[in-house]
Amino acid sequence: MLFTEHNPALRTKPAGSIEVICGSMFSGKTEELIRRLRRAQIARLDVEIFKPKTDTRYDETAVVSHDQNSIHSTPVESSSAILLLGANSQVVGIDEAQFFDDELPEVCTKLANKGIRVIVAGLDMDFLGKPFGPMPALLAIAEDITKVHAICVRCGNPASYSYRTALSESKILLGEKESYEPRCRSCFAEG
Ligand SMILES: Nc1ncnc2c1ncn2[C@@H]1O[C@H](COP(=O)(O)OP(=O)(O)O)[C@@H](O)[C@H]1O
Ligand SMILES: Cc1cn([C@H]2C[C@H](O)[C@@H](COP(=O)(O)O)O2)c(=O)[nH]c1=O
Ligand SMILES: [Zn+2]
Repeated sequence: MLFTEHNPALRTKPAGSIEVICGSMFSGKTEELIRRLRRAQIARLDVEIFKPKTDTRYDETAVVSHDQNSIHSTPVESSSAILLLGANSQVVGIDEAQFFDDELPEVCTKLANKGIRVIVAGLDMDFLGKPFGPMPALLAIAEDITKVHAICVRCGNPASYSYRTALSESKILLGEKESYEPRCRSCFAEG
């Protein structure tokens, strides 16, 4: 009997999968997402990249890192649009996943089941340290999870939390260094 796991040449189906890149703000999620997507483009794979329409922080269309590294993307209003627009590609990238609706995990599952490599980046926790939007469900169904860390601006230890310095209490508040700082557990708890 021939086992395809030992002989990749015999595999006929593309292996779809879900990868999640998570962590605090400034931890390098977008950079890591862009790195993986660029490599897929170099491999001449058909790549589609999406972000929520509401995320206009650096650019209307591009996915942009805090260091101004960028890649073209399609802003969409809901996760159902990702299913429609991404279904014929080989690799789908999604940034700022925490802002999407609760259907995003189901959308990613459908795409992965079609053989598509789905790479999702997002904040695992909000400014209160609570799980953010569809991220916990995405982490549960992912084949591969990468948790990246920023540097705590208070003490220099690895940071997993996004501390909000702005006064707003609303869950969604777009911003960067003027409103947030990455902190380690202990500095986050000090408030
Ligand atoms: N406190 C910090 N810790 C780590 N990186 C920081 C910090 N402040 C600024 N940066 C910059 O942010 C970059 C990461 O940006 P980005 O990939 O957009 O992060 P994320 O998407 O996780 O918010 C780092 O490469 C670094 O240059
Ligand atoms: C913690 C937290 C963050 N946000 C916003 C702030 C930024 O616009 C994005 C995160 O971007 P990054 O690429 O991870 O730096 O999310 C928010 O709206 N609510 C929060 O609690
Ligand atoms: Zn600290």
